Amino acid sequence: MLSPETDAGTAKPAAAWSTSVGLGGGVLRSIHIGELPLEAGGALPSVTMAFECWGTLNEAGDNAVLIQHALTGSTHVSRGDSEEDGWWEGLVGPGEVIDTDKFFVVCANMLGGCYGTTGPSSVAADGRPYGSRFPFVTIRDSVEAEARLADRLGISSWYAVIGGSMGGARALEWAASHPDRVRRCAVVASCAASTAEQIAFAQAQVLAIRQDPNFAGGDYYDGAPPTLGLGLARRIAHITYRSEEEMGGRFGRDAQDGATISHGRLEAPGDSRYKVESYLDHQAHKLVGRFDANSYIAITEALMSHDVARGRGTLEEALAETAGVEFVVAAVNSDRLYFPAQSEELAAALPGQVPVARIDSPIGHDGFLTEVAAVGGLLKESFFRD
Ligand SMILES: CC(=O)SCCNC(=O)CCNC(=O)[C@H](O)C(C)(C)COP(=O)(O)OP(=O)(O)OC[C@H]1O[C@@H](n2cnc3c(N)ncnc32)[C@H](O)[C@@H]1OP(=O)(O)O
Ligand SMILES: N[C@@H](CCO)C(=O)O
Repeated sequence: MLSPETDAGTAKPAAAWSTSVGLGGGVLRSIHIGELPLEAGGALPSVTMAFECWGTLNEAGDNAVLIQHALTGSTHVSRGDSEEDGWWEGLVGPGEVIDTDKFFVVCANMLGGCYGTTGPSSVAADGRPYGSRFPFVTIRDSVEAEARLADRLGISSWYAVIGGSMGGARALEWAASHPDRVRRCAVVASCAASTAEQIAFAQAQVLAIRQDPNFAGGDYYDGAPPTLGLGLARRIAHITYRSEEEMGGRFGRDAQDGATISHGRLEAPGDSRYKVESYLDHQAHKLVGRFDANSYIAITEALMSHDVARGRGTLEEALAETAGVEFVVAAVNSDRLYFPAQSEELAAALPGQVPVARIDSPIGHDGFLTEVAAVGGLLKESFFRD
């Protein structure tokens, strides 16, 4: 355990943290936030929040920026002193758009995740992983856990909370739940509430995992994990993350690995595949190697439940308290999972009716991750003007 005073690079957390090496080689910090009551009832008895941070928190505790990761993202937004690029590399750092000479930047792992924050693979009080005993958690629960983390770090209010996709849902929920603690909020490629179609795509993914024979009701940690189900879930998801145009242009009907297309069908020796099949197999393989299936379910179900207006009246009523928050709402023009119309709906319901910025990308939903320069340009024009 390092005392905050001896841990260079940040300042004045009210609680000590422990450190370990995170994904990508970054310094992953962990703080216990105690018991967390849950929106759906019950509580998680002992929650640890894991995060990476860059820059230094000022004395007033008001120069902090929270960046929220997407579904399978990690805390590794930026390379910093580590060995691997972050998922928004170039946005955060000395002299970058979010200048760490001025701002203290935090990215926390979502509640239920598998990158350090308490989730289904964490060890429960009896010394065994939670597995099937991990409770249903919501986006709102994660935000409450993040608010506790902010308290422990001495962050009175965020200069900005920024996120894409599920990260955008968490950013929006922060503004609605704690409007007095969020001065600026960027919601990118996201929405006010998950739609029927988003829930439907998610259900197919969750069922793919649950029906894997290795799933064992979620208690698979002492056996083989449900890799086939998780891989299938990633394939379904990844198709929704990319556009038809991108897949067509990139792969067409081409065959992978020397197979031939004859009379319009694949005629191949052995296990040859269409190129797009090979690509999806690769995406599945990559995720299976870095993600826990129970966490995938927990976070997916949290996102299915996302509805910023739940229990708060109409969408306009739910957002009324955010009048003092400066918003950026942005959509990827080719997004067929979080349609730009959903960003329009959200923006129209915000007090002050914010215009929707467009990220021009042929890629589809994942454009919020691949078009880093466009996201950076938007943030520079809005929240981070010199
Ligand atoms: C280990 C970690 O970094 S985890 C934490 C970071 N992850 C996150 O934050 C999650 C969000 N990130 C993502 O979802 C992705 O990284 C994205 C959207 C940003 C980019 O997606 P990518 O998969 O890198 O890009 P893309 O769609 O171009 O795929 C490239 C990969 O497909 C492979 N590929 C391309 N065509 C084919 C094919 N025909 N057959 C097989 N593989 C193929 C490439 O070799 C490349 O493999 P690699 O990633 O192992 O080098
Ligand atoms: N590719 C991203 C998209 C989710 O919005 C992820 O895996 O987190």
